[in-house]
Amino acid sequence: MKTKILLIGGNGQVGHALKSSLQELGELVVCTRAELDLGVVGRGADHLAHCPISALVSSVKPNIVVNAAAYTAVDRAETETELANSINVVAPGLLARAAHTVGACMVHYSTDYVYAGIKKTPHVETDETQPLSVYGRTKLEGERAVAEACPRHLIFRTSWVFGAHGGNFLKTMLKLAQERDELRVVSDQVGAPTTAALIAETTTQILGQMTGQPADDPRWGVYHLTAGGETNWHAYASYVIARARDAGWPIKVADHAISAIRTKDFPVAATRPMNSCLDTSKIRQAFGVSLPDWRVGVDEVLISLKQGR
Ligand SMILES: NC(=O)C1=CN([C@@H]2O[C@H](COP(=O)(O)OP(=O)(O)OC[C@H]3O[C@@H](n4cnc5c(N)ncnc54)[C@H](OP(=O)(O)O)[C@@H]3O)[C@@H](O)[C@H]2O)C=CC1
Ligand SMILES: Cc1cn([C@H]2C[C@H](O)[C@@H](COP(=O)(O)OP(=O)(O)O[C@H]3O[C@@H](C)C(=O)[C@@H](O)[C@H]3O)O2)c(=O)[nH]c1=O
Ligand SMILES: [Mg+2]
Repeated sequence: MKTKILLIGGNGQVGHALKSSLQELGELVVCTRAELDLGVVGRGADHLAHCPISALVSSVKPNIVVNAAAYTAVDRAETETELANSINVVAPGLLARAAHTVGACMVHYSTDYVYAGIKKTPHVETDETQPLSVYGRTKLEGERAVAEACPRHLIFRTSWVFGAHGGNFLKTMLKLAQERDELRVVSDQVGAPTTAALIAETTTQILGQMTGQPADDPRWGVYHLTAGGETNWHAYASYVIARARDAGWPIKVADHAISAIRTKDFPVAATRPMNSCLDTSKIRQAFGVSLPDWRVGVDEVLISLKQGR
């Protein structure tokens, strides 16, 4: 039987990358916000008989459901709590239930923001979770909803996602570096910037190993999936800007004018973890995937951005 994959959230950073990589597994059906608004279905969740999510999944009858949709506006989530909850908790739970009903496995993504980030070393999957923000809390509750409804699940906690497609910190820094003489960037939050392409390719590689596996395969579960190495937002921005300047971008800001500041000097609505580093031993050992250094991803994305101009 041919593998059929239903991808939800096909226009996001990770969703866009998945559209190319998931093709190699079989027939791909892509769903975007235009076909299914997860903010709306989330609110009407108790009328399961008329649930558009279960209607979609039972008509497509996929072997794999991949959910790349999410509410990712971290600061706005502090006030748009209900919408974040619909998209990040209720909708993934309904999708997982529908996936399980048709016998599909489910892939879902989560975040470093499920941790408080007070630990001094990289987090492992079994560490205590303690989200500091509404976004982080909804992502953690979404993980639980998926795991409960669909035993054959893979939940990938990733961090600091970027790519040529969509909005992200790298693109914000590139824009500001061309417009301003000075930048101020926090240097006391550490983590690993991870490309959407690495997430999509690793997901595809792992699905190749897991799609037909029964529910009692111990490899279903939660994994950290980030690029190798670690940095902080200031060092990351500085690397991006230096590489872009070398590649001929019209950078205005001088290196010495990119100031390292402390979190408390950059006031925002949502609290971020100080330590966002995720240990990736579990995923590398279980599936033999390799996760190159984050700088490799920056170099690749700068090249594709330059080509696209
Ligand atoms: N971005 C990051 O830095 C990180 C992301 N993650 C997680 O990775 C996953 C992918 O994130 P990423 O690709 O960066 O996210 P994006 O914000 O780039 O994309 C999210 C997608 O969700 C869709 N979406 C949002 N609201 C709705 C809605 N009401 N109905 C239907 N679709 C909706 C968006 O649609 P539209 O295109 O129409 O807006 C968009 O395509 C998410 O689970 C996220 O939590 C984890 C760690 C870091
Ligand atoms: C724009 C800007 C941000 N910052 C800081 C704010 C913040 O601490 C840090 C990153 O800012 P952002 O708002 O881009 O990052 P943020 O939206 O918090 O990114 C997060 O998104 C969600 C979806 C995730 O799951 C996380 O893994 C993470 O990638 O940089 C500066 O210091 N200077 C600046 O000029
Ligand atoms: Mg953001």
